[in-house]
Amino acid sequence: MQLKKLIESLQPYTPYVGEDVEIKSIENDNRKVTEGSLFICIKGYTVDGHDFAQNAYESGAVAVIAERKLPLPIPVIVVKDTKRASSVLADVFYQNPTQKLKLIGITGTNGKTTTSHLIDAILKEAHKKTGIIGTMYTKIGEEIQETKNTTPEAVTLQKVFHQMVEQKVDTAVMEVSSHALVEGRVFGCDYDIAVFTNLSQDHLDYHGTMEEYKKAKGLLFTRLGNAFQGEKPKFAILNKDDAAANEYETITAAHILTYGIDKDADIMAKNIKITAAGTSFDLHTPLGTQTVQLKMVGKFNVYNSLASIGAAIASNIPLEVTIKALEKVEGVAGRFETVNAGQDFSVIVDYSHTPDSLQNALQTVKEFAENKVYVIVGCGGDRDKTKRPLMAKIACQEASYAILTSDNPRSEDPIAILKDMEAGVEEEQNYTIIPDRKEAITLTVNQAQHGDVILIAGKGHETYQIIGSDVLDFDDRLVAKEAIGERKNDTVL
Ligand SMILES: CC(=O)N[C@H]1[C@@H](OP(=O)(O)OP(=O)(O)OC[C@H]2O[C@@H](n3ccc(=O)[nH]c3=O)[C@H](O)[C@@H]2O)O[C@H](CO)[C@@H](O)[C@@H]1O[C@H](C)C(=O)N[C@@H](C)C(=O)N[C@H](CCC(=O)O)C(=O)O
Ligand SMILES: Nc1ncnc2c1ncn2[C@@H]1O[C@H](COP(=O)(O)OP(=O)(O)OP(=O)(O)O)[C@@H](O)[C@H]1O
Repeated sequence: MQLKKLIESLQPYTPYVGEDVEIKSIENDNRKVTEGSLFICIKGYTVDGHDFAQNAYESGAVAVIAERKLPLPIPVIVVKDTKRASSVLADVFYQNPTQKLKLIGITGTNGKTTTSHLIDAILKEAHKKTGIIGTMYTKIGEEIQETKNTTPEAVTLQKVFHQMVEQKVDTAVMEVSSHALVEGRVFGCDYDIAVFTNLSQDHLDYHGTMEEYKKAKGLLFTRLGNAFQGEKPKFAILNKDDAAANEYETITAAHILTYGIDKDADIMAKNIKITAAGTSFDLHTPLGTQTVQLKMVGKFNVYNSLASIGAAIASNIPLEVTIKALEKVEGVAGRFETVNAGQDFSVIVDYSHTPDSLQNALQTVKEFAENKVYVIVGCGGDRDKTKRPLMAKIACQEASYAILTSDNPRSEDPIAILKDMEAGVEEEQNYTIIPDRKEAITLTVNQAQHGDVILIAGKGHETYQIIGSDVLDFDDRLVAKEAIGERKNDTVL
């Protein structure tokens, strides 16, 4: 594609009078630049991409997009915000891939990964080729690519959509983080369906206040545009039981489908029954009423199922196909995943790392625990500090015994993080601090008795622990299995 054509896509457009060159690729990382690349300089949190422009030129870049003039012998186009410009440029460079497939975006504090996998399962049951972009990975058909972010930055994102179009993906399902919405990573995306799961405290280190966090998530619904755009109807699927949905209802011009358990909604679950083996409920939808028997456990998974049913209805998928798919889903890795090594107590690994999700997970466990409930929980370093005391408070209030431990301390001192957590605990409560996560899991497993449940919260599917700048192998599920295998049941916590 020619540079001039690309630049014309930027608004407000200042006529480009420089040399026109052919752009063969578009990159924001100089290490990926090859002959004919357009290099976009992005000011990051750790380094400034402008510092790599000279190297990008030496590696073959034929033009640069920057926020200031740079002394290079190739065209340097100066824009106000290179991050936003990169979204538009990448969308245009890859020939608007999201207009060529159906795109479902899911936002909310909890449930994005689970809901996206449920929607994916439904679409597959309806014989559609799908793509997924989210916290666990990017998946095109059955091919997996690793990801660093829940929502990748724009250049990677549009490249992935382009690959999906080339591989004839019918529908892409993606998690849309509030960070991505604020930073404009998804500026070039044409959504057909936007799903809202819920809003509770998280990421205040980034957004500052809950009001700003709520506004950030709302951007997905304003991005939906009008109810009809060309041939495509646009839908917003909103959780009516969450107050934020009322605001999103007023800012979107799309068709609205609501779901819920408590408040009246288009799609509702009633008569919910939860056991250790699954969850059943009566489903009421505009397409009919039916009993659903999930293998997944917990009221929160009823919400995730309702959200996915909303997306399926908006995608014109017959209800029986949707229910058949949902009833088959065993679960999503690291989300309420059971570790079974023949023991007579339960061990559940769950990705609950927000106060709300921890509370939900513990309340679910309590529905079927026959004896004590232990929770092993920590809080990440270099992330929202305000949730630390809350996490410990909920752990101690809801569980019979809480073990506070490390969870990706990153650059922070694990003991300091645990002290922040401990501030939320009342003195007489039942808890102990074991900074080493492996030791915390092993000692709790040794302590457990028949009918107890151990909830290992926070890391879910993750297979690492970030300590300082080291990324060390660590998988709660494997550590728990090993501990069960070598169990000495004489420990007193
Ligand atoms: C705070 C934040 O959002 N950071 C993101 C950001 O990193 P950064 O600002 O540190 O980038 P940087 O390393 O300074 O680099 C700046 C620029 O220089 C370029 N560069 C850099 C080095 C080099 O040698 N050459 C070079 O060209 C980089 O490609 C980049 O364009 O850009 C990186 C590349 O896109 C992201 O991976 C990184 O996300 C980090 C991992 C992160 O933790 N982000 C969190 C806050 C986040 O976005 N989370 C949300 C939600 C998660 C949830 O829901 O729980 C998400 O969507 O993931
Ligand atoms: N609808 C829900 N409401 C509240 N809690 C939920 C819901 N769905 C899942 N959870 C809890 O949140 C945890 C994370 O779930 P999931 O990975 O689906 O959410 P997410 O929004 O993708 O999280 P993240 O943004 O951190 O990747 C689960 O392990 C479970 O404890």
